[in-house]
Amino acid sequence: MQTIHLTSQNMPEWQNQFQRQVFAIGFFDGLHKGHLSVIEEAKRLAGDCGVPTAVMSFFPHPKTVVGNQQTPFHYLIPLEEKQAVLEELGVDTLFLVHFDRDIARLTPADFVENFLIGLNAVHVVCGVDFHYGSKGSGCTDTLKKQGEGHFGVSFIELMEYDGEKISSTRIRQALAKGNIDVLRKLLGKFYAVNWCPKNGLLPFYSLPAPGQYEVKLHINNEIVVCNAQVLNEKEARFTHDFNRWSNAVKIEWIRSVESF
Ligand SMILES: Cc1cc2nc3c(=O)[nH]c(=O)nc-3n(C[C@H](O)[C@H](O)[C@H](O)COP(=O)(O)O)c2cc1C
Ligand SMILES: Nc1ncnc2c1ncn2[C@@H]1O[C@H](COP(=O)(O)OP(=O)(O)OP(=O)(O)O)[C@@H](O)[C@H]1O
Repeated sequence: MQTIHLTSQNMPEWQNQFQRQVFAIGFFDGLHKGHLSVIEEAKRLAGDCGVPTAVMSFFPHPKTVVGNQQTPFHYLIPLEEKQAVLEELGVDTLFLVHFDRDIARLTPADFVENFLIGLNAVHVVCGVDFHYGSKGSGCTDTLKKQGEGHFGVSFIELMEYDGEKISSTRIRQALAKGNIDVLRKLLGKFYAVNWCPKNGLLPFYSLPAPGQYEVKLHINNEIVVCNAQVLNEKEARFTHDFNRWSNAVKIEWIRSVESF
């Protein structure tokens, strides 16, 4: 999978450089089950048309650029993990739009013209709640109209768990409450972070709320189950000593435990 870093400045150079491709579009933090349904549909359509699958995502998160930026934003996964998962899913190209104030100011029509038609989108897939363009004023209706004569659109019904939409925000809220059980339902797998024995939690991951948890450590090719005590947003202690290990350790969060 190739990653193309787009900015409002370099965009003109990338226009008309690509063959027809199907896009899945959105931020996709955490790549939960709802996100996967969008990307899988894009892949299926791309396969039918015999063209590559592209994902268009943004960085940093729009909420860190526009609006109230007083509270820190808790990302679920860093870019490298997003890339690794998308590659595994068989995505051909990740277009990563550097989200800044210039991009935030683009009208929905300008965004579609430059970033979707300009990159030769033949079809665009997103959830029914997708918004884009200045103040998030573009929606599925405008996307359909603005793409007419250029690309088709598919809007994916929102995947729910327990009667509520699966979303990155819901995952962040569950993490903040230490509600590990629901995370697995939303993600379709255990919630995981990467941890460096020397420096602790790697950037762009978030720990669950302070408390005690059972965790699965992936150290090299070995799996060790132990307990973790989360002390605060950055610090945690583990009952298994992996400090001699120099590489990052993947930590899966299995369940809350009373105490240890
Ligand atoms: C060109 C463009 C401009 C945007 N401007 C704003 C904005 O002014 N305010 C805002 O809250 N979100 C803005 N967004 C963010 C979108 O509302 C939305 O969060 C983003 O496209 C990711 O979509 P998703 O959250 O459905 O994945 C903009 C997005 C795009 C693509
Ligand atoms: N539960 C869902 N079912 C189907 N599609 C979804 C679901 N959640 C998000 N999408 C779609 O996936 C793409 C990426 O969405 P986005 O990054 O906004 O996810 P989100 O989980 O809703 O995030 P947030 O909670 O931060 O708004 C968008 O096209 C969005 O419409």
